[in-house]
Amino acid sequence: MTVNGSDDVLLVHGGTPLSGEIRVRGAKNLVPKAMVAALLGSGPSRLRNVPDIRDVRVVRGLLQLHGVTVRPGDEPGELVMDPTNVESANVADIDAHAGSSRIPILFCGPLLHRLGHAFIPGLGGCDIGGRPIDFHFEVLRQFGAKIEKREDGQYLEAPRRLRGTKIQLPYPSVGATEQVLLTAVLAEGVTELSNAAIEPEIEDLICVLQKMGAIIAMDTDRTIRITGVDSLGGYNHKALPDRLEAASWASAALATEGDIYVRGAQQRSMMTFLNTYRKVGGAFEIDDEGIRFWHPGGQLKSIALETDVHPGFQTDWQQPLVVALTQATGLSIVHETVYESRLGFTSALNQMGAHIQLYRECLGGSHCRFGQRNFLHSAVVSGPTRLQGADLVIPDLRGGFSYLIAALAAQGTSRVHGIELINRGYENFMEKLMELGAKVELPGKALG
Ligand SMILES: CC(=O)N[C@H]1[C@@H](OP(=O)(O)OP(=O)(O)OC[C@H]2O[C@@H](n3ccc(=O)[nH]c3=O)[C@H](O)[C@@H]2O)O[C@H](CO)[C@@H](O)[C@@H]1O
Ligand SMILES: C=C(OP(=O)(O)O)C(=O)O
Repeated sequence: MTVNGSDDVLLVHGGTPLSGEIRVRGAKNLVPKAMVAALLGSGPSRLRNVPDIRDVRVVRGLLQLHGVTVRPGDEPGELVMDPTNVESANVADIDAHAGSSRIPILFCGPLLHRLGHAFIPGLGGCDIGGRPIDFHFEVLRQFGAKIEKREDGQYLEAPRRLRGTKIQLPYPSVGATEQVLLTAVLAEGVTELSNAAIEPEIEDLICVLQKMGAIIAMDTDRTIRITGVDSLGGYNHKALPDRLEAASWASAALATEGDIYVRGAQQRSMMTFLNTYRKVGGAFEIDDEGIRFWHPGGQLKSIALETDVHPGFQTDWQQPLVVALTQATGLSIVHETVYESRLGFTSALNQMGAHIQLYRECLGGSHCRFGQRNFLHSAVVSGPTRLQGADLVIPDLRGGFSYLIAALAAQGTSRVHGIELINRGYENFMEKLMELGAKVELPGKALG
């Protein structure tokens, strides 16, 4: 497998505990959306704590294509985005961005407000389920948009100013909630959204929009009320840290019997993860600058785990933690309720020596949308098992990081193919691995 002409394989020599300090910056699931929000402003916006990951580069390219000037700010990780020339942009080559990430769908509202029309190429993102976008188009229609499906994407038009509306989401979708926010802020009148997603990244996006001049109220019952305004200004914002990346490193510390200080990790957005980590037998210590995660010695404990929307256990935490669960004593049960196909990555772990059995039934606490529908969305992990190095092909972002963790915890050498995918959401992961003492090499290249 090759990427950009270079061999996209990492050799991982396992069996060394990861130990040391790394830093996480702004969240992959907030930063690109805050960048899209800059399109709504009449003046420049400043976003700080921006990580150098592929999803950010994709949105940067899309913004520039739409006439937004994007340049680095004064401090490292700062972006300045000026949307003043959006109306006069000549948008060409948008097809080149097809399949790049899930973010292009969030351009709909801002472009409809600014230009009266929008073209959205096919989306990318992780292949962990069907990932339909029906809620997005349904809410845009409710705001008054006309949508036409074309061969290469979706064409949207707003014949007149979009109007606020009352929306009930069938499921608290993160993306659909963001779609509503980014559309309602400049729509005429009030929008009331019920059954909204309330992930910390959504709260941070609301903070960004409020800084721009939006009026948004969040109730405690998943209701968000947005009072549309006539115009918005730019913002100056420091992105919240990436709680998903932080949890990935925490799981790596546990699975490799290591000790990692994650600078930038924050307790508030990780409380559910921290409770679970403690139940498994992982240790952590929180200070003002970050969180130290380590394996305290002795046996890890098996648990029952169910993923859910916030404040439940985030689905993106699931895959890395499952690798640590292969080292816990007894039977752990994992019920994935957010994506129907997010457990496929476990077959490679079984090839490495893990004992993970998948089930179609909803195992654990509740019945979810996927029960009785032929989706292998529950797992029983029996441990502890000794993992052996293997040839692994990365299936998706978190699955890929999980394979790295498994390879690092295993005896012997693994060849991990497709590592370029990890750059989509993990900044400088190769440098971080080496800082933590991992024995990794790119065949034919000297690292470090
Ligand atoms: C870039 C980004 O922020 N990605 C995150 C975002 O993805 P994303 O915003 O795509 O995830 P959603 O919350 O929308 O999806 C949750 C569930 O709703 C379903 N659904 C969603 C939209 C729709 O129109 N129809 C529909 O049926 C999906 O198939 C899925 O089963 O939230 C997910 C859930 O926390 C995270 O795993 C992803 O990391
Ligand atoms: C599923 C994920 O991301 P995306 O929605 O960008 O595919 C993820 O970050 O694990």
